[in-house]
Amino acid sequence: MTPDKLVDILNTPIPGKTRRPVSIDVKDVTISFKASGKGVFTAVKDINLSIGKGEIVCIIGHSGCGKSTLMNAISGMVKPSQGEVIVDGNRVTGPGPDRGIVFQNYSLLPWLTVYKNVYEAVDAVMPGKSAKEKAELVAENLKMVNLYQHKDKLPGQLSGGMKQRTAIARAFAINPSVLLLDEPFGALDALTKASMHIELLKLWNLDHRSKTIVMVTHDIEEAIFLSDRVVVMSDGPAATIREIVDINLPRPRNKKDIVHLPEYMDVHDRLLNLLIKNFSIEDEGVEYQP
Ligand SMILES: Nc1ncnc2c1ncn2[C@@H]1O[C@H](COP(=O)(O)OP(=O)(O)OP(=O)(O)O)[C@@H](O)[C@H]1O
Repeated sequence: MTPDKLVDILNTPIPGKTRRPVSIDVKDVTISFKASGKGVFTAVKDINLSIGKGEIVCIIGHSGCGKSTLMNAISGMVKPSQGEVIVDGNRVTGPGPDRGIVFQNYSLLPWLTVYKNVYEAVDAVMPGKSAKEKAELVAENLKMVNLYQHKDKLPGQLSGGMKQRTAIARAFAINPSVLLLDEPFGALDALTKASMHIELLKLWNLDHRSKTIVMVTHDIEEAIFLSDRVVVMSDGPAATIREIVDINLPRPRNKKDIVHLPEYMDVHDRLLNLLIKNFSIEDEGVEYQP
């Protein structure tokens, strides 16, 4: 074998594997909950997933298959019944400031203003910073999500999208090495969603793409636009990883342009086929009845 051939082989990514230093290692994780009657309900089973430092990975799958459960195990909010999760070399035993989380249900403190919701998180994670530095950080992140003019409102006075943007500003402000996003843009309109994608990628670029981002989404286009890899889960109970799809589209990606690339169409097709069983309805013989 020629040296050139060997270099080619070494540079070829192995599907489902990563060549970067490992950031998140989910090892043989099974998560079961107490069922309402007797016994247990196993949500996810034997999950193995290695995510490289600075990788963006999206998790997709049908509703109820266990995406949030898996995310909660990485965040430390749920303890695996079997197996373990390692983040940056440390076994996860609970939530920590190294992992910023945005949930689908906002999780803002209702008695604190938008500003205070972000400030309190920054204060807790960065006690060494001066009050001025913390205030600047909060202002910068609220401006990023276009909420600075609403900073004195309470969560109860915000729309769903505004609440979600506050939660996003809070997660970005604490600048964690791992960002865990559970359907963070689900409540946003298409235009705001598109601008949040750009902000997310800007944040990632700002740190020389060293921040690891794991995101749950139902949106195939969003997953392709953002990800290095898309993890497709099988249906539950006892859901596993069905397939990991590599997204080998060049970066920076332009939303308008990438959709015309053959690689985009291939990967979109692959994900649709993995997720959707019926692409049309059988309507033969059905007649219109006024
Ligand atoms: N604390 C819990 N106790 C009992 N069952 C739970 C608990 N949390 C999750 N489950 C169950 O585990 C399964 C997976 O739930 P999970 O929320 O992880 O799904 P999901 O894929 O994130 O769903 P969605 O896309 O609808 O948000 C579901 O059947 C759910 O009812």
